[in-house]
Amino acid sequence: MNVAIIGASGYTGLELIKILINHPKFDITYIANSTGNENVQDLHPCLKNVLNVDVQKADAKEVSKVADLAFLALPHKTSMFFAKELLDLNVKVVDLSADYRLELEAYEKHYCPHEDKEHINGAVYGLPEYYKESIKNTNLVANPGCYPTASLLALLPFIDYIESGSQIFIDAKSGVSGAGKKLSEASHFANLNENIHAYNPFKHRHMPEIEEKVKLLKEKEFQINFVPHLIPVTRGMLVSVFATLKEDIDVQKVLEESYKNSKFIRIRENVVDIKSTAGTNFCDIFVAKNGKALFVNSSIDNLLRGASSQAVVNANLMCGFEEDEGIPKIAYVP
Ligand SMILES: NC(=O)C1=CN([C@@H]2O[C@H](COP(=O)(O)OP(=O)(O)OC[C@H]3O[C@@H](n4cnc5c(N)ncnc54)[C@H](OP(=O)(O)O)[C@@H]3O)[C@@H](O)[C@H]2O)C=CC1
Ligand SMILES: CC(=O)N[C@@H](CCC(=O)OP(=O)(O)O)C(=O)O
Repeated sequence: MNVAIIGASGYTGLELIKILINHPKFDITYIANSTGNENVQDLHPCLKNVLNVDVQKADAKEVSKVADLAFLALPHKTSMFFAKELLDLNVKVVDLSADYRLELEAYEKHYCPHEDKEHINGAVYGLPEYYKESIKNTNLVANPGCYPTASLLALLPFIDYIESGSQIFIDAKSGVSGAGKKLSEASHFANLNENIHAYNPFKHRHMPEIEEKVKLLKEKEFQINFVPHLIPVTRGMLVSVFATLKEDIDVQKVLEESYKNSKFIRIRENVVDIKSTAGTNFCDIFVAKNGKALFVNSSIDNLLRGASSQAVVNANLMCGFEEDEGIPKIAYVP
């Protein structure tokens, strides 16, 4: 199956290249950014003696000549312009941006006017543990954000057991690669090193994404109180969910039952950490309770489970392959 990577010069674009170079069923036939006219080794020197291909200036018609599926590792708002063209040219799309994740009204409230209203209703949310059959039967997957991935995988098994109308709190911590390759005050070493801080408390655009998926999947509405933090590491994401149970239940059994067939969920006996998932598509989850107080702890690699490896799992399913074909499983430990 021939695939294209548009946005190859970014962090998730490089992660896609690393996975797809070794994938048994996918061949990279097109790599692009916004300018082209250079070799991929100029964009990513780590690929010298590994991959020697020219980077194109992204063009949907050219993609349709050489690829069956395209990964869009582009900023929001940019993605939907390419997705619209590619879908009309019968190219399957896995979009890593937020452009197709939300229902139209929510998207336009939190982002901008949508430029591809024709396709947004046909998009499938790319969280395989909950949408696997729909992913297999669509041409457009909206890959979840990293925070929503780690938060929803921790929270969803317990939604039916949480007190109606009670508050749910999510404390999330992300490495700085979550912000992408662009330089910013927040990602400046002197500000980031030996430091940690919250940002956009109760205002982050991932809060509606988490709330919407809880409502769509569980037909229940909860106010999600989401507070992200930036931590002084390159990659990694740790999420802590706090909620109130209706009654004292066997939380370990609920978690094990929810994910008994999930290849990329590891239920841990102790609290989770970010090094054990870095470099892999795994989501590690730990749960504890104190009477009716619930604590669920999850860890992912924001660039992999939070983006690129989850995107390739979705592409595997869209193309009829085993979900774990060519997917990284060995952590960068120590
Ligand atoms: N970083 C993370 O942990 C996660 C990121 N995401 C999402 O994935 C997407 C990519 O993220 P990330 O890799 O971090 O972002 P980066 O900012 O690192 O990379 C974005 C890429 O998009 C390319 N690009 C921008 N505009 C165009 C254009 N018009 N035509 C072609 N290429 C273009 C840029 O290439 P150039 O400038 O060279 O032209 C750059 O390579 C974003 O939507 C992000 O929100 C989702 C989950 C996790
Ligand atoms: C550390 C950091 O800045 N993280 C990004 C999340 C990036 C991401 O995964 O979300 P999208 O795909 O929705 O952009 C942020 O908080 O906006």
